[in-house]
Amino acid sequence: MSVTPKTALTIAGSDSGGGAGIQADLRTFFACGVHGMTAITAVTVQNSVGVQGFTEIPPDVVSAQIKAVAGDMGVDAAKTGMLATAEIITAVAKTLDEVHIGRNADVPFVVDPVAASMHGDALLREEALEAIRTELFPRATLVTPNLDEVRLLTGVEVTDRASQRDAARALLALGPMWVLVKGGHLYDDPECVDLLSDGVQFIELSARRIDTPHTHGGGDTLASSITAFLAKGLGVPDAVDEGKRFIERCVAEAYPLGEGVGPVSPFWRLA
Ligand SMILES: Nc1ncnc2c1ncn2[C@@H]1O[C@H](COP(=O)(O)OP(=O)(O)OP(=O)(O)O)[C@@H](O)[C@H]1O
Ligand SMILES: Cc1ncc(CO)c(N)n1
Repeated sequence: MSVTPKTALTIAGSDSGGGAGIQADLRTFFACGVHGMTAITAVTVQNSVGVQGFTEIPPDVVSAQIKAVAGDMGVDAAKTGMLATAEIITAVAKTLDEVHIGRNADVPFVVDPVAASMHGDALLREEALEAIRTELFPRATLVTPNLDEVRLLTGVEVTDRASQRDAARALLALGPMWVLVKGGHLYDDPECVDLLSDGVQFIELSARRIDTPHTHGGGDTLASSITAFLAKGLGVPDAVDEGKRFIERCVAEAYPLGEGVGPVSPFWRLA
């Protein structure tokens, strides 16, 4: 007899190059064995070299996508990626309350506060940072900023493990239940250490730093794998631990594609 898998919803932008955004989330959900659903917020024109531009989807269309799947199919866990504008963030926050997704509704909600592509191209309008802080963070089960996003959101400059802790505390003050301060950008560290905290526990998740330039979609793949493991019923520390082991293999198997930065790969999980 067929078995219906758990479901995960990503609210994010499309990457025409297939390495990040919605495309990375869907293939990660598939590789992790959950049924993926999408609310598309923006369509980027993007390849391995950079983001050439993007068009936002009207906020009411973003909301309608969330309501359509939540009302009919049910959502076991959700995540956000690129949200582009403050108007979209406000619409997402309001709609998640209506469909009972988020920390107060027992449906885990992961916020990956995407501000720019790894090439440094903006994916979020500057004025939208405040909406991420005030409207999304208080609803989040877990937030997963990289070090640039930590600086933009809190002003904390992370240079080592001690300042990673300061950043975790500053992010927790904005209201999420858990924070994962990703250490992928501490390039001098031979280990990639991500710090997970709920303010009581401080858990360092460590992996060897793989020598590769091809890490496109790494942040999205980590956050969507954690979302998939949450959808399957794991608690936050276990889901993040599984996600960290998942992304380490995906970076190890990343492949060159195009002239620039190639994508991380979840194909190993399907072999
Ligand atoms: N070279 C590497 N080897 C192993 N793990 C890595 C490497 N680079 C990044 N990671 C891990 O990949 C995950 C994504 O981290 P990172 O800090 O690069 O996020 P990001 O900047 O949001 O990603 P993106 O590249 O998608 O913008 C983290 O778990 C990080 O530790
Ligand atoms: C659409 C999209 N979302 C997220 C990222 C960040 O990796 C990206 N480059 N593109």
